[in-house]
Amino acid sequence: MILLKETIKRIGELDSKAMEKAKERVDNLIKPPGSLGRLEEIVIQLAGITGEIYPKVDKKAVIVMAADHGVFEEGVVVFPQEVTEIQTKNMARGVTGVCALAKYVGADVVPVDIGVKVDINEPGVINKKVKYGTDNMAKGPAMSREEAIRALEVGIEVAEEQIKKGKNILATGEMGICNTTPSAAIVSVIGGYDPFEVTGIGANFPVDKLKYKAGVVKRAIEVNSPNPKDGIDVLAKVGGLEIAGMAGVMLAGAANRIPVVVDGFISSAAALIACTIEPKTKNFLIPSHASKEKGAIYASELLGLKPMLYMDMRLGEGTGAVLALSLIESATYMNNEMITFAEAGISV
Ligand SMILES: O=C(O)c1ccc[n+]([C@@H]2O[C@H](COP(=O)([O-])O)[C@@H](O)[C@H]2O)c1
Ligand SMILES: Cc1cc2nc[nH]c2cc1C
Repeated sequence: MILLKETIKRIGELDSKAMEKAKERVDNLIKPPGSLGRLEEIVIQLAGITGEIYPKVDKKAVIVMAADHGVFEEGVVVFPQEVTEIQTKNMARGVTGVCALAKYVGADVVPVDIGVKVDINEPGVINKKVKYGTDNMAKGPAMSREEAIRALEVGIEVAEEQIKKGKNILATGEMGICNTTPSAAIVSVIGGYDPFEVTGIGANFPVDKLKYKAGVVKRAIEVNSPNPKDGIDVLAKVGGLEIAGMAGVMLAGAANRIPVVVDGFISSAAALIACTIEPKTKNFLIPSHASKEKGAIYASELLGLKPMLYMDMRLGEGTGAVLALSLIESATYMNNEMITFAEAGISV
């Protein structure tokens, strides 16, 4: 609890002076002001986060939190639960979707076992297991408040380790069969939405059975009555260990003034938890893609984070966040490489 409390305390405001200076530079680059759109906004946000007029995001890591879910026993997925274990190992072997895209983008993949239901003995997977999967949230709390806090702190620890190693931008990713179910519950509770509106197919659950899946989400909320104003309560009652870990990464990024790129639906649910715990966290988050998962648009709206990529993706793992890393880095190249009107001898 001490680490969590201390981390939250360190989260400050964006550096408005650095943002003003960055905006002035970006506006003076040789282009009609505003014409590089979101790239311009990104540089200004990065300046606010880092306090630098020439921010760098060249040391990239995607932290992939892996965990299992007790609500699996309610029959809300089509894939076997063992996929979590197998894919967690595959993250360290470099052969998953996020590994492929991270290789292209030049980002390290950091897989973390925060709650897979079996032991993962794979070199390269960081063992930070808090619990062998959550309990079935349709019958009671997914985990205790203490476990939720511990999982948040695992995320903080892993992020801080990466920051100590010199990473200047982080992305969140996850692997967890069943995790669209707790994510839908989180979005429903925090946003006050009907579970039927925010429950989607996840990893190809049949559309004609979605009512059943949403009913499980509804039951989990009714059984646990989470307090929407208390992010840790929501996390413990209807969340997941990997969701907690990602929320911890976001809090640590904000505390250390390092940008954190949010992946798809599950990462967005984690962002909602982090921002409920400390609303200032939002300023340090950068959205990536619009996940095709049904509830993703609601989560983005709640967060006030406008996606930058519309690629019809819904894999998770950090795939969309990693793609966005390349765009975010390209924004810093715009800032560093372009000349200004004055340098070109044009007076405007
Ligand atoms: O993040 C997303 O946008 C996303 C949307 C749908 C599915 N997923 C991934 O698929 C798994 C969850 O789907 P499910 O059907 O098992 O709940 C989990 O491992 C996620 O990484 C991820
Ligand atoms: C194969 C597979 C890979 C995944 N990666 C993230 N979620 C996943 C779900 C499945 C089923």
